[in-house]
Amino acid sequence: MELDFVKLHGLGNDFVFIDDFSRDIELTQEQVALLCDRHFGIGADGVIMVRPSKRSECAAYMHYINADGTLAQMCGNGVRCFAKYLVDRGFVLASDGSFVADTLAGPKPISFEVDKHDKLTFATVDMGHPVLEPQNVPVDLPANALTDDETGFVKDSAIESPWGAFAFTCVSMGNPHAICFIDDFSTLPDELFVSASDKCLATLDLNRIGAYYESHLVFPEKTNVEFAHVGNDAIEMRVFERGCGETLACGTGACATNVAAALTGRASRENDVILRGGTLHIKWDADDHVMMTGPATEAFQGTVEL
Ligand SMILES: N[C@H](CCC[C@H](N)C(=O)O)C(=O)O
Repeated sequence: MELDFVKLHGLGNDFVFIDDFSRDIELTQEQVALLCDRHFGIGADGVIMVRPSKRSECAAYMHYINADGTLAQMCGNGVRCFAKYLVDRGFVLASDGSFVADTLAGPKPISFEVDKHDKLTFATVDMGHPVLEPQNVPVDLPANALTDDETGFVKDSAIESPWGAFAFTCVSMGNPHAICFIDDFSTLPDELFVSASDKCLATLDLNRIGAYYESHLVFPEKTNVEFAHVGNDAIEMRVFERGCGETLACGTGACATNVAAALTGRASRENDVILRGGTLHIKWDADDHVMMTGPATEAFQGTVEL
């Protein structure tokens, strides 16, 4: 099967886009893994199929598949790239300035800016409400493990690992996220850093600890894992994504981390979130909507034989 594709990224979190408006393509997990393979394929964190939406208010439906072939409910960087894909090709009029994207996590209103050539540069996505009830994240922790008795949310709750217990706050943005804030890096064991003499977020051995918690038994649907540090005027984070491994950025992860920082009293409800690939601006507004603003970039187009 010959497939035309377009490669786009949001702060280096990159995706293979396939126009599936009229072909009803079903890719196998192996085909998705091959497309995402950075040596034998195109190379990406995931595949996004652009399909018609059954909802009249939505311009199109974004079907997001992780690099390992597993389906995910939502993709924040991906939906900004989805907006760019539609606006730059005229499926959505640049003059409209906004539209609604359909996703497995429901409709997501998007407003966007274009350059003088009517190409999308930035988008603001209404990512909807964060979900905090443990059973809906989902995360299975016994009540006595929860540090916040009133709400019963998983807030700075200890989850064991071979390197000690790390305190996680669990938030769903349609997909599960487990966020660990490291307030003092010196308290962590040397073996968790690629350089014990320089213990910081950048030297944390995320591939080891992230993989452990991604598949931890307390997460029945696995989870995206974030490690973050709240500085004077921004939140720094890295992410080990469910079904992908470490990515340079994660939109839903940045939203979940912003919510977790506010929930645990480490930050206000509006922050710049600094990721390895760049910065997203996140606001958890008074109506309990999380608004995410960031860029979307088209890298190249091509044709692939599957
Ligand atoms: N990179 C995506 C998140 C993908 C989440 C996926 N890995 C999952 O299984 O939930 C983002 O920008 O939100």
